Amino acid sequence: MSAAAPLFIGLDVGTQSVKLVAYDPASRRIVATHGQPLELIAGNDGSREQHAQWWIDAIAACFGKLDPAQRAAVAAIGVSGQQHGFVPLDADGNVLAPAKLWNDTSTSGECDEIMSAAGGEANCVTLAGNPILAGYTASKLPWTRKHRPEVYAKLATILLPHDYVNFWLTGQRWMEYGDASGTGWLDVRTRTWSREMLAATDADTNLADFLPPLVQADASFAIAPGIADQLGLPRDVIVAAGGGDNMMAAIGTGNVAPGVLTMSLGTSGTLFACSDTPVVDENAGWAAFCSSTGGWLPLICTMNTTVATENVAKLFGFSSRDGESVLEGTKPGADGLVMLPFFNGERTPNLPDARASLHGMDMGNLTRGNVYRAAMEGATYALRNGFDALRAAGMSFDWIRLTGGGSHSATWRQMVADVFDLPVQVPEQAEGAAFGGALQALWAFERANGRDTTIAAIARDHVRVDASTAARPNPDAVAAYATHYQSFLTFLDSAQRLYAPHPDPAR
Ligand SMILES: Nc1ncnc2c1ncn2[C@@H]1O[C@H](COP(=O)(O)OP(=O)(O)O)[C@@H](O)[C@H]1O
Ligand SMILES: O=C(CO)[C@@H](O)[C@H](O)COP(=O)(O)O
Repeated sequence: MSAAAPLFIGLDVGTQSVKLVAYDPASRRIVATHGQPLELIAGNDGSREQHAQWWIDAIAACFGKLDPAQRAAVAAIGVSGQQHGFVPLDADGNVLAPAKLWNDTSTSGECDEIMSAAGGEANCVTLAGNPILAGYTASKLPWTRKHRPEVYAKLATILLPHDYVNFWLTGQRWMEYGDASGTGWLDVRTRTWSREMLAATDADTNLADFLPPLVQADASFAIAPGIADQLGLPRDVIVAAGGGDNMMAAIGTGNVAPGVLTMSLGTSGTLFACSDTPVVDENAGWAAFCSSTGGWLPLICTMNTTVATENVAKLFGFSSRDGESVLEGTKPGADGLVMLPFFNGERTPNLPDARASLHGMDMGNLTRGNVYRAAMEGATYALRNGFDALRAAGMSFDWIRLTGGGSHSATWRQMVADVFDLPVQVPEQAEGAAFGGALQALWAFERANGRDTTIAAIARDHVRVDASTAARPNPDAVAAYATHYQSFLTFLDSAQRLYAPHPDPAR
């Protein structure tokens, strides 16, 4: 390796783009950030797919934007990725089909079939900690068996998106616990595959044979020499275990000890806490996931966050990055407009067939600013609705750490503070998932070099919040939003009746 200060690379394979951050822990500076957009294949049946090769091409393009000295200084890489995607490989490691993603609702029938075979939703929670919700990896296997029999016939390994990137980087197949818990097959209490859930998914095959070994969060692997040469990196670069994007955003926002709540405003909206012990809700009010630090990560995920704001921005022909000027003059409550933002169907609440709607229009309030604001408010209320389940279980928080693309908007930051009535902090590194990848890479590097560092100590030393972007609840706005949130819940109630999913056959 070169004598320059070692750099730690975090990669985040998001839904809309791949992001790379290069972090110098000695100076505590991000020395480079690069992004590359991703396409999406969207079908009328709710399918949402990407080619795994697109992720690889985007990653290679991001590395290509680093200067040669930066590439020569890379010591370790940590990969974060959108959760739940299904990447089918044959025995030689060839990808057999486009990856069905976390927001693909075309397999909601298969979710019901698996839950029925497992004895119903409540029994899934007993067996593994989670029901099989729209988008979870498990449902994509029977769908593949039915709709892509030629893929099923050759299937040798199932990988998640970030696992596939790790496989490309190292030639090795593994999963870590955080992302593995989003398959629906991992018993999160014992951190072992649930034989019952695997059998309920496919009674004719031993699905465990398709799953790679599970590794600890501080594991490390050698980069494949050919890939190091292709990317212009040293051949002794190590690759960390990686993790699902929310697990990595937990690291990147310093959410590695109980008491912190992170919110990510990306394509999806997520809210999560971390715990040293398994946290399972018998009523399945949240996703009982594992973290990528050896612990657990109770999480709420909605499928339509910047999806909603982006759709409105596209309709009116502006970029969401210029959204602050469009919002000028608008007020909490969007002058009476209420949006249910379910453009993609929804997971929290479980309404995979739902669609978006706009309510409260009159002769004067239908402006682009109000509609854009209603989209932002609707996406925020949807998260607030999920948050109530965490609070009902007795979890309490003093702060929200905000990350993801939406955290760049000052209006959205203030809205989150007011809707949740909690102060908001934004870490200096707004790309929380990619930064988490860089910190996990640093952890793996330290461990590989015999140093007994913990991820909590690394996060404490390297995650810093940006005082200039903090937002505190404004009492007038808190009161106004409390009223508007009630309107949202009333409209949500009718949507729940209109789009109710299939009844649980076991109830
Ligand atoms: N200033 C901004 N105001 C509102 N939204 C923004 C702003 N900047 C970025 N975004 C939104 O963030 C999105 C990207 O978020 P990101 O967390 O990177 O998504 P993902 O990880 O799902 O690919 C953009 O598509 C855009 O909608
Ligand atoms: O499904 C979930 C969490 O369970 C999503 O949060 C995905 O992990 C996608 O993340 P983004 O692309 O929105 O970052």
